[in-house]
Amino acid sequence: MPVEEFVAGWISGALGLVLGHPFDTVKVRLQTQTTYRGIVDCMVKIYRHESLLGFFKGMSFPIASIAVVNSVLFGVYSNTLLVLTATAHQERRAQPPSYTHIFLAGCTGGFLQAYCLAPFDLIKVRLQNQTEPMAQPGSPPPQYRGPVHCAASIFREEGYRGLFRGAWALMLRDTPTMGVYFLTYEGLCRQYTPEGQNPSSATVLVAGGFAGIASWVAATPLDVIKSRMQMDGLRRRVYQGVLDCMVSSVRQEGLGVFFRGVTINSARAFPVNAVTFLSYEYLLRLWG
Ligand SMILES: CN(C)C(=N)NCCC[C@H](N)C(=O)O
Repeated sequence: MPVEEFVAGWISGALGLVLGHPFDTVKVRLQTQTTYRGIVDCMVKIYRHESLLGFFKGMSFPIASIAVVNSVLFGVYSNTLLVLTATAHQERRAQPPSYTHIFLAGCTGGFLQAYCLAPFDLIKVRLQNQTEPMAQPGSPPPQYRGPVHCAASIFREEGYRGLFRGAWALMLRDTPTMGVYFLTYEGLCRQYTPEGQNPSSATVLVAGGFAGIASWVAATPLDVIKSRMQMDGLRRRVYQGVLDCMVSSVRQEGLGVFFRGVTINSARAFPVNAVTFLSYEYLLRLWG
């Protein structure tokens, strides 16, 4: 099994993650708390109460976990294509796989990465939702002192299954939308690249950016539900399951609830995924 795709996926994911984390914190707050009037209000409040560091809450764990998560996504995607089409990464420009195969490989990568991502994403969301300023002498400590403390507390209070809270919604979010992700990327690259050649850096940046936006627009409704399920159970359980969370969210906040955070998600998605795909392609060509 070729391993370069796993390593390239890890490095490119880490670069994208650092760039996108501040946007991600604003998105999670907007989706799960009702105290903010919009993106700007949320940013100003985070900056005032928690300083610049507030935007980077919960980032250390995803950085560590991206090694697993992104390498699984890109590695499984590429190796599924290898199984489906019998072509390795280097041969795919000359013998392009069909869009159906690309979509199926993307869905497979998304499904498996969701399983690895679930506990890490839960911890990230719980930490991002702590609004206390970081480590101020004399002020009461936040509920979770850091990622390890957060994981240990969830495990102690909610058991092993507690670490997978929201995992169903995450899988439903990621399986089809990762298909959309790779489909958009490949489609745009082919559109703007002469047959048989490698796409230029500009094409990769634009195709990667739009792949990120397309997949996140499609993913936002289930992203909202996923974040709510992950925050559920902190004090008492509110939702019976994914469907119940959807129904009660719509009842209380209308259909617009499914698009909470879509603007910030898209603004984050473009640079993050442009950089992710550019570094991924670059590394594979370097090693190829
Ligand atoms: C849930 N969806 C739609 C996605 N994860 N889409 C792919 C983007 C992956 C990238 N690491 C990012 O965080 O934007």
